[in-house]
Amino acid sequence: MTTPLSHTALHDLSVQELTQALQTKQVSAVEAAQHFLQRGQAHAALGAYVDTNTDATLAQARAADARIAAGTAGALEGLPIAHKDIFVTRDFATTAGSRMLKGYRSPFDATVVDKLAKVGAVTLGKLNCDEFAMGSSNENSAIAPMGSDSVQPVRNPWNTERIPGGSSGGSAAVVAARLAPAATGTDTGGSIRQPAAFCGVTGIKPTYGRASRYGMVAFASSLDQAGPMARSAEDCALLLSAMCGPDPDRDSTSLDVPTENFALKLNDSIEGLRIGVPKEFFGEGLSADVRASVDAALKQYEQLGAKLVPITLPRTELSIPVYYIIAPAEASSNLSRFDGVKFGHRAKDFADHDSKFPLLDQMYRRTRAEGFGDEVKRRIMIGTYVLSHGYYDAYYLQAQKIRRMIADDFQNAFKDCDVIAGPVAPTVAWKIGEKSDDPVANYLADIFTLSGSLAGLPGMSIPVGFAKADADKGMPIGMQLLGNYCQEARLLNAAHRFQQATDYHLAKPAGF
Ligand SMILES: NC(=O)C[C@H](N)C(=O)O
Repeated sequence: MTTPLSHTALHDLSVQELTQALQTKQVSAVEAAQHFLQRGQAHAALGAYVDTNTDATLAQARAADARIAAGTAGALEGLPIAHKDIFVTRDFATTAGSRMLKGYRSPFDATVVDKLAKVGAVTLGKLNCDEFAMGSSNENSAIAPMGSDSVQPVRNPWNTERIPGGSSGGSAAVVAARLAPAATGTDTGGSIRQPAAFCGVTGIKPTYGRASRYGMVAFASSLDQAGPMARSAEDCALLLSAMCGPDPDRDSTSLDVPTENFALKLNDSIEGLRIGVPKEFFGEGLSADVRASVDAALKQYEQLGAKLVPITLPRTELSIPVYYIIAPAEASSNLSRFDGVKFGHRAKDFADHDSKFPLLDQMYRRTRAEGFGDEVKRRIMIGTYVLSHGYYDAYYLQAQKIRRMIADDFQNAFKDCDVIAGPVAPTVAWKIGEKSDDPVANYLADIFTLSGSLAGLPGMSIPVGFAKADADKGMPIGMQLLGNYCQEARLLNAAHRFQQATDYHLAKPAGF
């Protein structure tokens, strides 16, 4: 097959361009897959991939080429993508970043993986993440990345001394470093939006229930949502269209809303779009660089014809305690399945004849002590505590009530605006190790993403600039766009119009 595209250009193509090149046979799916697999290997030091399977990838690519040749190509036929290691996959190990699941093979593919495969996407491999998606820095993974014998953090392509964000850190890193044109992520309290912001890529968490959770290793089931991460809103729209849709038989919380072609409205005018700017998102603790870039982006929106409307989301601060009660409560329940009997790791030497516990209990205790990392144990303990008799009313029930009030605050705000805009995170990506001994510092960094998650709203992160201060120079900055339920098309439209007028999303980290 002749390949007019040079291979150096291949990884710079957008999803849209690469899909076009594949369909018009300028490049084959096998060539594209090989190219990205080689790049993954060449940049293994980023620590983003935790599993690859060249035979499986190339078999999928050959099947894609056959469908292109037969004229039966799907919408993303031959497009190489990578999946966060929280989605179960038949052809690749699934660990969710945990020792508990090390070496685990699922007998089936997650619905999201399956849906993307059905439109022709080819899986390059699995991407590192915080253990069970609990974290904001990707420092909580217990799995050694490909090409390394030891556990090490995923590195941010813009500065490899820095974290990529989390928990979908591997996903953001591969997209930024052009090791994959796009990747899947999941977002429970910001895990798509925050790493997207920290790595200068675009990500969208759809409305809770739009994408099926079937086959996503469960963390907090009332919050977990899947979404795409890519370089632009246009590319995210192409992926999201394939990922969403009702799945009533397998995910009872999936919304009965038909899937949409999210690319259709990308170019609509945003003249008159009312953008709500919550005053609580611009208070103390917001770095000057983030504030300046978000302010400049808002000005850009005004130039594009949008109107800025001051709004208030008065319970923003409460979203941290509320989330860090509800999410651990659900986690403590979800993670009870990891008992050494049904799934994953089982401790070898657990019998202690001096122990007061029965042998089966000893096995559970040892297995879970060995299998889970510190952050996961911390959350299981908090979750068990807040659900326990005597504390349930004081913590869990109160948190549920405030969660409803947070959702109501958004509905009040949406009376005056169409989308809400603000920072994704108070700062840019921090240095590896800087906050690793301080869980609360990590939790505080989620301040702007948690409320949208608790309300179940769709949210995006788009690149809007780079830090100028010496300490953080050159690190990407993201702006968050939040929409009302099922308004993903509107968010993507607003993001796309911004990206047509700016080039932050096109910037590429040096060395990639
Ligand atoms: N999973 C997420 O959405 C990330 C959030 N920082 C958490 O640790 O829960």
